[in-house]
Amino acid sequence: MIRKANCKINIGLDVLCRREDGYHELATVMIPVYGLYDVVEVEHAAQTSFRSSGLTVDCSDADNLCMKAVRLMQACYGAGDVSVALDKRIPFGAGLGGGSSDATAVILALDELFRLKLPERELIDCAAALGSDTAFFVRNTPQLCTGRGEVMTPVKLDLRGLWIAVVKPDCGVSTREAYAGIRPGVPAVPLAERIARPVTEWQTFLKNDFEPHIFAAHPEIAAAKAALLDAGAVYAAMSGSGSAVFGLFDDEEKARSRSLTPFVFPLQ
Ligand SMILES: C[C@@](CO)(OP(=O)(O)O)[C@H](O)COP(=O)(O)OP(=O)(O)OC[C@H]1O[C@@H](n2ccc(N)nc2=O)[C@H](O)[C@@H]1O
Ligand SMILES: Nc1ncnc2c1ncn2[C@@H]1O[C@H](COP(=O)(O)OP(=O)(O)O)[C@@H](O)[C@H]1O
Repeated sequence: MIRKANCKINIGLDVLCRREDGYHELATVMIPVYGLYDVVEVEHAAQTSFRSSGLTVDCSDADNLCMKAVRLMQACYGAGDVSVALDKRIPFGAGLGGGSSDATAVILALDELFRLKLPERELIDCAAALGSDTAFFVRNTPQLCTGRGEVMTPVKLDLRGLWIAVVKPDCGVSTREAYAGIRPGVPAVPLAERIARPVTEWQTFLKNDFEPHIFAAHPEIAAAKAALLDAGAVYAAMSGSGSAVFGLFDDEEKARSRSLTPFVFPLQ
């Protein structure tokens, strides 16, 4: 069985407070970007195995989130042995949630291969055991994500007709590093209200709380965002903890601006 594991972007990201368990409470809207994806192939096998192609992920095969997902499904639901082949295309250390998407793709594949028919609640809990933005990919539609990121409320966003350009500067940012430098705070107007404003007003009313300290440490990320705005983006921001930035454009040509080397896709 072959699954496309697409990436996500964060539109607005408020880090509200640090919790006793070391995680942070946040409010962020995540949307899927279907055009940029990894390919995950999962098949029944005599022995569990993993191989990968494409980008080389900076961790061992045993630590790959695909394998963590297999072990979890075997331990919790008695799923059998499988071979997993990952074709890695989504840049990592980018805030695009590629590893999380791969993990959830494997969970969904095993649910189907072993006819587990797990209810959505259980799939979400299972995914959330492997990360904070893994649960999002169970739904894979625009969601307001709260808690540590795993509590989801569907959001109505009509982004049809817009194009997205995703730019990945050469540097990477680890999620842990990004949270370590954060200064949490509760905004006067909740994100759920601000996101309802027209896209043309998002640049004024939305923020990503990781940007100030990550931009200070990595000026090339700030420059990439500025280039997207210069190219005519109606809205541009860093995605999650970075280092990828994205711009939303009302025109494909602007999104493909020569000063950038972006991945460009229509939004559905
Ligand atoms: C920042 C966000 C925004 O969507 O995504 P990315 O930009 O990494 O894709 C998420 O909060 C990342 O989620 P995820 O990448 O799944 O993080 P996890 O593996 O659960 O946690 C990695 C580390 O980040 C910190 N962490 C994560 C989530 C959270 N709400 N508070 C935290 O403090 C913790 O130090 C944790 O040990
Ligand atoms: N299948 C995978 N794809 C990407 N990263 C993975 C994967 N499995 C484990 N990882 C680890 O998770 C880290 C974060 O990856 P990823 O989720 O792609 O980035 P981000 O947190 O920036 O969205 C990687 O640097 C890597 O060490």
